Amino acid sequence: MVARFVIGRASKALNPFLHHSPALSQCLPRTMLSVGKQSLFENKLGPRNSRSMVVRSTPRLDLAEAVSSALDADTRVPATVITGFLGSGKTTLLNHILTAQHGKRIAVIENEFGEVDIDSTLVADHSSVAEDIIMVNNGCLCCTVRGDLVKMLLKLVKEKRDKFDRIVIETTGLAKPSPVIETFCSDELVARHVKLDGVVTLVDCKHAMQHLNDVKPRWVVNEAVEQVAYADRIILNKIDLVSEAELETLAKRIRNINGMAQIQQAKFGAVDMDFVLGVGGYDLDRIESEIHVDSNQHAAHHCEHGHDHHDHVHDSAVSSVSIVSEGTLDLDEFNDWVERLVDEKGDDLYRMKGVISVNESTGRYVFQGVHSVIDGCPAKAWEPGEKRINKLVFIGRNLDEIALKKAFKGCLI
Ligand SMILES: Nc1nc2c(ncn2[C@@H]2O[C@H](COP(=O)(O)OP(=O)(O)OP(=O)(O)O)[C@@H](O)[C@H]2O)c(=O)[nH]1
Repeated sequence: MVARFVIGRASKALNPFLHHSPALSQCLPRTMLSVGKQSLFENKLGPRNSRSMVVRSTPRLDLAEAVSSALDADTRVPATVITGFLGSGKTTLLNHILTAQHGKRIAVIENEFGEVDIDSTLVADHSSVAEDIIMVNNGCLCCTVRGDLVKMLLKLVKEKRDKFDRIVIETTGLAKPSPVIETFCSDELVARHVKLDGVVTLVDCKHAMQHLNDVKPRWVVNEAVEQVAYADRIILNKIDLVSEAELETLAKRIRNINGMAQIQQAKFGAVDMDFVLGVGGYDLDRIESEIHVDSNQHAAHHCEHGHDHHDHVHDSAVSSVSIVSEGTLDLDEFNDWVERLVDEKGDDLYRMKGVISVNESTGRYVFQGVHSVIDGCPAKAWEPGEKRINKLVFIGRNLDEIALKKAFKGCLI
């Protein structure tokens, strides 16, 4: 069975995209879009329901080939979003990217908050590649001028596509990442030409704890927490300014907020290019390698005994919940659960990723989502005798750990 599902809420601005998503359909095998028998997904959540749930089928044997050819065919330009609090080292990282020997031509979208364009001068000065294209936007990409981001992306792909291989967007230190991420999904033209490769968050080790702990009035977002929560990669920068003990405490705090992202420590943003470019944070075929639990010890324990794992958080409304559990899930039950979850908690559910074993399938099923946009498809087959370990990670606000675990268990056969 080859299946893909997309869930959306009718009330969401993203919804029109869900029905005609070029971005999602491009990352799926073309064969999926041809035909097939109706599946349980479709029967339960198709036309009878206001949500869209798209499922197509094709013979199982073609799956690996179909997935790989579809991925090969993805010619969209990858875009990296660099975020992080004020002064955390975003421009420093950008300069590192522009001067590193990776052989890629990079178009940069700089987001300056205010009249004076300082960062682009700093960036341009450091750039050694003639083709680097720097575009500057005055204002905050995440709120007032989000439309500008769409315009800039489209201008780049329309007028200069042959001059660059990837796009890097540096947001302002006060930007919320979610509207920027949603731009890649919600604008059909952007989604057709550009794919979000990953969100890289810089953390200033010296000052981050203070910003993360900053108590905001109700309904006011703590940008520092959000920037960590949405990250695919986190760079603990400025490690030269803190002690080992401070670093350890901070890393733990960050891990509690986001148990999904890979973390690297750095001085002056000096990280391997592979860590920040080619992340594939939204690629379904990369999900299995992207899902982590805190330590091998925990993973082994939970794998052996089929318990769940939760990264406990007491001091932040934003946290991660990881579930690692052996077994097979009832597809129908699981689908119902995800639908309910998205319906009730979609706004609070920042990111989720999962590799699951479902009945009626000899292979893994992978899915990933941002709020109520969820994308999934079958993946690698389980080996004969291989333990079927389900791995799910949720990042969000006010996640109910007990309810999530209970609901998950309720889906196990
Ligand atoms: N000591 C130390 N300083 C650093 C490091 N990384 C960056 N800096 C310095 O920190 C300052 C801020 O760095 P930027 O790269 O401009 O930070 P930014 O996130 O782009 O700043 P905004 O655009 O204001 O949000 C600069 O003076 C950098 O040279 C580091 O690892 N250690």
